[in-house]
Amino acid sequence: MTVPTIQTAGLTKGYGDICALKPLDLQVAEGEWLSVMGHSGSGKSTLMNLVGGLDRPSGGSLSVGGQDLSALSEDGLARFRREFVGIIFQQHHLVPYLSAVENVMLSQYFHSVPDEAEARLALERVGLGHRLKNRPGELSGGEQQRVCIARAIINSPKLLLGDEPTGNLDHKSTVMVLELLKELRAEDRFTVVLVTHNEEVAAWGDRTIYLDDGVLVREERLRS
Ligand SMILES: Nc1ncnc2c1ncn2[C@@H]1O[C@H](COP(=O)(O)OP(=O)(O)OP(=O)(O)O)[C@@H](O)[C@H]1O
Repeated sequence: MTVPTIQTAGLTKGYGDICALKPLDLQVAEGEWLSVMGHSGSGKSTLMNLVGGLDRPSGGSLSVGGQDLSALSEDGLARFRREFVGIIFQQHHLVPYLSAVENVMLSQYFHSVPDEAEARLALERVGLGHRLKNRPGELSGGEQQRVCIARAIINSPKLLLGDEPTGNLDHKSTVMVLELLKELRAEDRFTVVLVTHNEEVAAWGDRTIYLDDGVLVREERLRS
């Protein structure tokens, strides 16, 4: 049996009086695609932020890629995010006055050294080789999200996180983005954790977990 990429035991997160995540035991296998569903405020983003090293647990244990995240210093956590994690959000957060290739190079700057050839290659992989010099405002919503995917995979992450990555897209662009993620995962073998409100989007995963008021209340395996 392979070692799980994500392993939590009694993981909790509180914000003041609010208990956003109640003791959670979860294992996500290497290369698995986990969908996370639940009502607004159920703790989905909280869980994603914890496994991505964007926030720290209040209690319990959390190991990602064999690293105990609660034991890492701020620098260690920043390194973990840089080297291990790629993130795609609902809002694309692209810099409006930079071209697609410059936006990807900007993210390279934050984790290593900008390399235009590498940035071009990442954009070619997401089918945007012909839109390298266009600015976000000149791209469709689906194309902007593909730039974000190029940006997220540029450091060859082992874990790809998506917080409603298709939330702003129409059905056709949603399918294109999910198809692309599926292809990239088949090639690069990263683990996916994708937060969504949409059952159809969740169904692209291997397993769905349902959160309710910070508690994992149900889980459904769709494929092994
Ligand atoms: N930084 C924060 N400070 C205080 N409370 C927070 C913070 N982040 C989240 N919460 C609270 O924690 C709970 C869980 O929030 P979370 O964002 O994880 O829910 P969610 O399931 O992702 O919701 P949505 O689908 O609306 O994005 C909510 O009650 C929220 O108000």
